[in-house]
Amino acid sequence: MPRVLSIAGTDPTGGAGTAADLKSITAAGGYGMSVVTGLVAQNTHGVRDLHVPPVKFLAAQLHAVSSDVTLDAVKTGMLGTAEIIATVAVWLDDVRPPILVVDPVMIATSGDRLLQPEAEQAMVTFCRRATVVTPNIDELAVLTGSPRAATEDEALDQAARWSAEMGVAVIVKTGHLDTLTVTNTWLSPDGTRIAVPSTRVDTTSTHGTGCSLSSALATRLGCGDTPAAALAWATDWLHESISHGAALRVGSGHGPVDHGHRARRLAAAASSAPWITPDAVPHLLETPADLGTSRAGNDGGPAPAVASAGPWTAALWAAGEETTAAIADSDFVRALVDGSLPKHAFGFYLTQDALYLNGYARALAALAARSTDPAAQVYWSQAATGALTEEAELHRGWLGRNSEPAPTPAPSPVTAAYTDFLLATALGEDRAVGVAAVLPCFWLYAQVGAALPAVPADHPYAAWLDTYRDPGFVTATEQALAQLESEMAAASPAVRATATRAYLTACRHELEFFDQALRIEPGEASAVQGTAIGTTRSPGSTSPSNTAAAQLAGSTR
Ligand SMILES: Nc1ncnc2c1ncn2[C@@H]1O[C@H](COP(=O)(O)OP(=O)(O)O)[C@@H](O)[C@H]1O
Ligand SMILES: Cc1ncc(COP(=O)(O)O)c(N)n1
Repeated sequence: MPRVLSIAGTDPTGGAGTAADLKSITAAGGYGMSVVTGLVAQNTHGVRDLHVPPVKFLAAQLHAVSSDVTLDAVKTGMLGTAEIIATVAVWLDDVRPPILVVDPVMIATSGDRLLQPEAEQAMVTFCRRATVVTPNIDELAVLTGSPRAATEDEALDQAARWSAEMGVAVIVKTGHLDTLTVTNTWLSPDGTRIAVPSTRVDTTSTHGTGCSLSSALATRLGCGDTPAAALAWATDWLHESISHGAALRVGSGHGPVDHGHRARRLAAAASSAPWITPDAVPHLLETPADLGTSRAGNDGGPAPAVASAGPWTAALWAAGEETTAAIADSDFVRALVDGSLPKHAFGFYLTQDALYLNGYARALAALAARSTDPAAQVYWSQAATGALTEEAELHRGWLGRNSEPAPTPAPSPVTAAYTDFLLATALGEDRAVGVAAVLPCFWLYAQVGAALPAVPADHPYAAWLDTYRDPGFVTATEQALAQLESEMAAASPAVRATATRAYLTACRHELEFFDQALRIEPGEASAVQGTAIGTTRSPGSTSPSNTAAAQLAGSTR
């Protein structure tokens, strides 16, 4: 765990400065420490007063830390005066931490000065010590002695010249430009560039974003991440933090970001609480009404996009509607739709989808083997074939864009749990239970597809979103629903109860399957898939759909 020191000013509302730094270092996986340069009476509206203790006291703080603690990374924020800059510089030249991220804080979001104008030149010289400098667009202009860049290209030109001249890496951040995409580009003095784009969040909760980015970056670099991995991690985490900042309801000006959102999301995902409580489904189901869901899905919850096939499937929909709503509302679906889903997460999702389809095909084939009704035999066999065709299509069209032979990808715990559950249920339980288990993949997927808005052609996932819109998939889902309706009607009350549990369990597996892509780190994702993933299909691939049943449509209509 890297030991990371922030040298910065304070913000009593906790959004910027030392408070933001410590929260960010913790979030990024480091042990955070804090040396205070100045006390700032500020809130989400702006700075009211500033108190700078004598630099002798600053030096005392710095030495108290470095005489006791080995530092793996240091980040500097508000330095305020030329005297402070000189004091920190002397200390740095003595201690020489392996990583130094300099956020050359000059003017707050509110427009208040946090660096005396006469200290600007001292800040420029100070930057020579940095591993990387993280100016915003206005600070870049001051550092490089140029007019404020109006475009990303202008900012990149300014930074490239400055980086080569100074011999330090610099990150160009386009947060302050009027662009739809906010890109963080790491420029090295040798001219190499690493660009990490993210979608712009429409929010006023951007207080302390610069502090947070630089602290997270210092921490990830201190962990040993490459610049590319560290920047990807920090940008991605900050995007989530900014997206959920407004919900904190802190202050009425430029509010802070939610530094802890990712950690809370991951902690919730790691809960081992059972998905289905013992009293959720009665042991015997004589009638659909015994499920206690007589409202049949039209009582506030989302109505099914593909209508239920009768009273049993209507009652099941109502029983599972909380999970169905959670999928529609999931961060994964939202990020896929607004285009902010990181590429590594999308690639991971596709790889797992291909693995899933293979397991799903085997479960469908098991249902075919266990069916005696000729129409059901044909239906499940074709569904199995459809899933295998889709798996092949994923490999050929989406996953096969790299000419390097890819190592066999490994199923994630979530994918393995889902496919193992489907196979065990389809093979080992009554047939009705197996049919109930495979239904959510049809029904909930169709539900997501029906709710998708139209996206512009230049949307990063436009081609993939199109795969959800296949009308044939609706037909296949209707047939799966008809199968389950008749299986439930014919089953015993005890088997119906087991089938209901299987349906609810599979609904929950669907939610986990979608959400798992947001639980993978960029480095972990590439280790799993070992191949470059396209966001568009390769030429030569024709099928527009990704799921088992979509292929089925053509053959069953
Ligand atoms: N509206 C936004 N949407 C998405 N990301 C943002 C937004 N505003 C800031 N960021 C992220 O925060 C980082 C720092 O923001 P920026 O405004 O450039 O810095 P500063 O706080 O130093 O002025 C950006 O590089 C970007 O990653
Ligand atoms: C102590 C301190 N350091 C840095 C900032 C800049 O943060 P922002 O530009 O997001 O207001 C700030 N407001 N206060």
